[in-house]
Amino acid sequence: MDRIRIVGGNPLNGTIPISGAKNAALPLMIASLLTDETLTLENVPRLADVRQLTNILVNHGVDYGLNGKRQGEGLLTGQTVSLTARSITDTTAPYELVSTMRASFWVIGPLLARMHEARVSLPGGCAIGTRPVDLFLMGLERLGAKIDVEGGYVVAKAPGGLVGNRVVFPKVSVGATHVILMAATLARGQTVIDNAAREPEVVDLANCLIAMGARISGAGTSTIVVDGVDRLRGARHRVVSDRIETGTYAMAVAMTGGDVLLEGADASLLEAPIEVLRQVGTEIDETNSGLRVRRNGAGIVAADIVTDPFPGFPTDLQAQFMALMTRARGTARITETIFENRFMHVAELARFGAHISLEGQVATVEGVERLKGAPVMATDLRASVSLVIAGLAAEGETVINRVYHLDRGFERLEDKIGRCGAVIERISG
Ligand SMILES: CC(=O)N[C@H]1[C@@H](OP(=O)(O)OP(=O)(O)OC[C@H]2O[C@@H](n3ccc(=O)[nH]c3=O)[C@H](O)[C@@H]2O)O[C@H](CO)[C@@H](O)[C@@H]1O
Ligand SMILES: C=C(OP(=O)(O)O)C(=O)O
Repeated sequence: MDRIRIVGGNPLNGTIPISGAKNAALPLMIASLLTDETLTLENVPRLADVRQLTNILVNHGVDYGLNGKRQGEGLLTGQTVSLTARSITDTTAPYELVSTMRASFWVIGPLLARMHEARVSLPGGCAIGTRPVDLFLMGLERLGAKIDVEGGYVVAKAPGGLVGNRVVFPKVSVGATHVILMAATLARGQTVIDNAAREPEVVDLANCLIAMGARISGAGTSTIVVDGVDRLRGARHRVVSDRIETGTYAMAVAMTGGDVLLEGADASLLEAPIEVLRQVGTEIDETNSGLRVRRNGAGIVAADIVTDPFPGFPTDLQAQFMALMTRARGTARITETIFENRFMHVAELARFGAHISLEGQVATVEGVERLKGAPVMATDLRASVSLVIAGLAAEGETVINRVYHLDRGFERLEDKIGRCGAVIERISG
């Protein structure tokens, strides 16, 4: 198993190219199941999750093609992926493929819409809470599907095809919004999704579906209206930039000090985190080519955050912000409202000498003067990158174990920050 070794203490200076968003690329790739023509996606990040989803799509009968593109100073980033589901040969998504990644469950929407049946294993993904699928099942039932859960699989059938309806989510769910949105594109009649997720990745999926011929309005608001069509066609679409990767590197610069251009970053996708980063003492400017993030020797001050669905502060940046707060002047309260068990990084950050106490969904971080490098363990995707941020500022050596979590969502992290002056290397095996 690979590990990452960091020797902390260097500021970050230079340019980091921001990749396409994992959380947009995954549903976009799944949307290829909705048409027998080719869907070509540009700017798809090279990540373990993308490879795993490709395996799942191939199992359903999808053909795929790849070609990479050079960007930045010889840094390979982004690939163009062509996906063609001319015919769907298997409507089962098996446990072995689905259990490692939450998003793979989302194939249920397109399979049901196009093939009128699907048998999909209950999903896996980061262990950050119980993560039930009741909202997906409720939404698909509202579109006329009959659902049973048998032997760990959701078996969904709609012999006469899906029929549009009103779907009111009692709680905002990104995944359930993606699935009902995709399913509704091929349903008969109109679907109205109320309390829909407003995340940029939902908007990106809707834009791609519209390019494929879907009739969708309201994506990016809480009410999405979909008028079903008989068929969708192929399209070419560029994956939106990764706001979580952007926010992560912005927090890394806030932590170490320095001056970094986050090339290709889109500030409009992360207004809440940018505002907080400014509040704690980071300078952030929009430029023609991305976001410039700077912090000089003045240090950072503590601030409180509460995670919320978009446009609130993203839960996927909570761990990174906590790492930053470990060295802030003052005390920060960090409240997690999305996932009930997303604090596993607390125990690992303590190994660096951080002072964090936990009570229910609130972590209280008392900033300390210095962190000290330590052996630590990645527990989930965003938790693992919070350990990188702490390691970059800690005195001495940090070794992060179980970096396969990191590889799910960060493209060539050690190259990207190594080029900006961090002492970081991957130890293979
Ligand atoms: C691949 C991907 O895009 N993952 C993102 C997606 O996850 P994901 O789509 O899994 O997250 P959701 O938005 O669905 O989850 C939000 C909350 O709703 C709950 N819930 C969800 C579905 C359901 O049927 N029942 C239910 O109770 C979840 O347990 C959680 O408490 O959005 C999360 C919230 O922004 C992000 O942290 C993840 O990075
Ligand atoms: C939690 C995440 O991913 P997943 O939903 O696939 O577990 C994430 O991207 O931070």
